[in-house]
Amino acid sequence: MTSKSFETLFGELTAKAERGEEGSRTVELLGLGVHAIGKKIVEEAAEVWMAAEYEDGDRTAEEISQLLYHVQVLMLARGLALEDVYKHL
Ligand SMILES: N=c1c2ncn([C@@H]3O[C@H](COP(=O)(O)OP(=O)(O)OP(=O)(O)O)[C@@H](O)[C@H]3O)c2ncn1[C@@H]1O[C@H](COP(=O)(O)O)[C@@H](O)[C@H]1O
Repeated sequence: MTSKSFETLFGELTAKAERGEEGSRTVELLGLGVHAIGKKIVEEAAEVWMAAEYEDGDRTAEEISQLLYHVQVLMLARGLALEDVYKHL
């Protein structure tokens, strides 16, 4: 099982976006734009909520990972860096 940190994943997605990697879901989503990515975030957020209420911890963690992924894609779509977010934490 692979294990990536938030920072490692963001670096990976940034590189894929920059080279427009063929077959990349990230590149596909970026092509669809902020509106489509935003809808995925709302969908994934609802799945996190439902998993937390009705499923086990591992399923909840899996849904959270998908939410974090889509948030990172939205950051890329808006040209935001990790520091832009971290400064608000
Ligand atoms: N963590 C993720 C990740 N989480 C979720 N997803 C995508 O989100 C989908 C899950 O959402 P859904 O279950 O809603 O899937 P779906 O219903 O088929 O989605 P729709 O096409 O209908 O919108 C998965 O099928 C993936 O396509 C992810 N895609 C990529 N990553 C990470 O991003 C990296 C780069 O991925 P690529 O850009 O595809 O190379 C990967 O190595 C992973 O580490």
